[in-house]
Amino acid sequence: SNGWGYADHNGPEKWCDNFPIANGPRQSPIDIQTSGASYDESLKALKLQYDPSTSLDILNNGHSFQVTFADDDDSSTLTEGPISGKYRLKQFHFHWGASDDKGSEHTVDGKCYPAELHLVHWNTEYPSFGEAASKPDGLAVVGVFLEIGADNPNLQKLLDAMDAIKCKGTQTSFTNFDPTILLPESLDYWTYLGSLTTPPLHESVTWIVCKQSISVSSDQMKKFRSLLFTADDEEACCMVNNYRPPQPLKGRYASARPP
Ligand SMILES: C[C@@H](CNC(=O)c1ccc(S(N)(=O)=O)cc1)Cn1ccc2ccccc21
Ligand SMILES: [Zn+2]
Repeated sequence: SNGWGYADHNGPEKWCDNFPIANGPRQSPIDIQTSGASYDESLKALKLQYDPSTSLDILNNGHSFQVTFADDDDSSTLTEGPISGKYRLKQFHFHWGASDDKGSEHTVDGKCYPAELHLVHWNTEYPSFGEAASKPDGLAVVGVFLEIGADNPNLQKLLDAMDAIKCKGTQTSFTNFDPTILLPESLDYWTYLGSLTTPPLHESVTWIVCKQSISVSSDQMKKFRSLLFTADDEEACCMVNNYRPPQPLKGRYASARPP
């Protein structure tokens, strides 16, 4: 098929054919080497202010599932942290594995997590998400690791919506959802300059990866894996392993706020 994906014939090792930036100097994800992380006094605490009335719908886009937000005003924003100015929440989505031993995109000292949440924000310096998506300071993505543990009731609304978005291209209304409930207790983070982790792989992302994970149970992960990469008129292919492996650091390192 002509589109990119995560299979052997169209997966991360092949993306450079159509997107040569795949071998660029600031690609994501990376392995976060905690010993190499440096303290940066100038980093502030993250300020996330989300308005649940901006959540619109949940969509299976054939690569992941995403919840999309109204971004025509400053109702749901990210400020402070490592960024300057104001970024608006556009969507959040996840990446996960076929089993609990893999699935995250970032790793921490080589440790993989079963899944990773990405909250995608765009710089209001630019007129739209599409404009911002290709600018070096255009996007800020907050990453949260999911760790196998107790059932997480805050994921339940997402899991319950999955039956309605099983196939690629399906979507359903998803209103009054406050993504704050998906965040860990501590918003301590690592930050570095990187890229989108899927084509077009624009090097436009200030990454903000939370140090603390949230829990997900093995049973809840099975629900993620019940989604399909494929449309209802195609041979079913389970949506699993939709993650890009860590990319070369090329001289980069993560920074963190001093303790
Ligand atoms: C940027 C692409 C769409 N891709 C993304 O939005 C995206 C966001 C976050 C990640 S990750 N995994 O790094 O967090 C990866 C891809 C196409 N596109 C271009 C303009 C545009 C406008 C609206 C919608 C899509 C648009
Ligand atoms: Zn992502």
